[in-house]
Amino acid sequence: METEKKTHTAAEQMTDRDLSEQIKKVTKESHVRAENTELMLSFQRGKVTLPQYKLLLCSLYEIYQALEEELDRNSDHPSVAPIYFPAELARLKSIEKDLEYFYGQDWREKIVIPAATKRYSHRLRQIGKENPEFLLAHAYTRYLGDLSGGQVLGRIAQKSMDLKNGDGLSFFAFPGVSSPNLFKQLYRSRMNSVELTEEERNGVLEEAVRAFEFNIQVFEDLQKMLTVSDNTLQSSMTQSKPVKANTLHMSGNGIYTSSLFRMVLGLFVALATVSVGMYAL
Ligand code: HEM
Repeated sequence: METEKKTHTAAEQMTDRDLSEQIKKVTKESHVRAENTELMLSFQRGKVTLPQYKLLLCSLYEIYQALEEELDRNSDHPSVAPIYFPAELARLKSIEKDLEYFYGQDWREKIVIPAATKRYSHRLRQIGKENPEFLLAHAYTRYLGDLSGGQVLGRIAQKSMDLKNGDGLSFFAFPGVSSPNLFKQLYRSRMNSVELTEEERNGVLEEAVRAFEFNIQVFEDLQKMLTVSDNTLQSSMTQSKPVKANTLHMSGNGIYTSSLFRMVLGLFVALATVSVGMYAL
């Protein structure tokens, strides 16, 4: 009984100390906030539009390029090696394929990288150089997210934008992962096997919250860009159409009316002068 109790307590302590549990706990609130950004709500409501999705892909390209380059460069680092699964998880090639589908072969010249996305990729490159153990927090946030809610979002995106044969949706497909749930279990156990000092562990947990924050800012920035361009388009449409038409119409008419009036008046004056002259004779 005593032994059972001891084992039980030890198991509980183990669970409490598990990085995978701790990271989930500290990012819980941030996850709710991320889910409730306008962009994510559009996805969940089946209302995601092509401009939203295309811009998101541009941002994801920048983010995964930085994340995967830094993971590759640090693949032998003791905090990275256990969670390094390029064959199963790497997203960059899939995103490139989707970008080519939507933007054409010259997609590299056409893509737009919003400011918040630049800040996120800058942070990834910085920690890749200075604190590679923090890459764990970013890899967790992105890849486990893609293997969780991301799978549902992929199916919704396909329906919302009426995409056929998986075109433009490679980002959501993980051909190297046969069971996302089993893979997530393996990933969590690998995370738990990473040896970290107390300070490093706290740093990783803080970085995970920051990773969610970066994502939230990327979504908000992206949505702002779309709203601004929508408003600009709308206001230029509501202004340019009537104003332009009006201006043209008015000035055209004005010019036409006044010149005709001047011609008639001139003719009248000329006739009057001739008549007066004739009368005088
Ligand atoms: C529409 C938006 C989203 C929905 C509906 C959604 C939904 C979910 C669901 C159902 C899970 C599984 C929870 C579990 O297995 O216990 C999950 C896990 C997760 N999500 Fe999301 N999610 C969304 C957005 C995001 C975003 C934007 C991120 C980060 C960028 C993210 C990161 C994660 C992570 C890291 C996990 C794994 C949690 C863990 O097991 O430790 N999610 N999500």
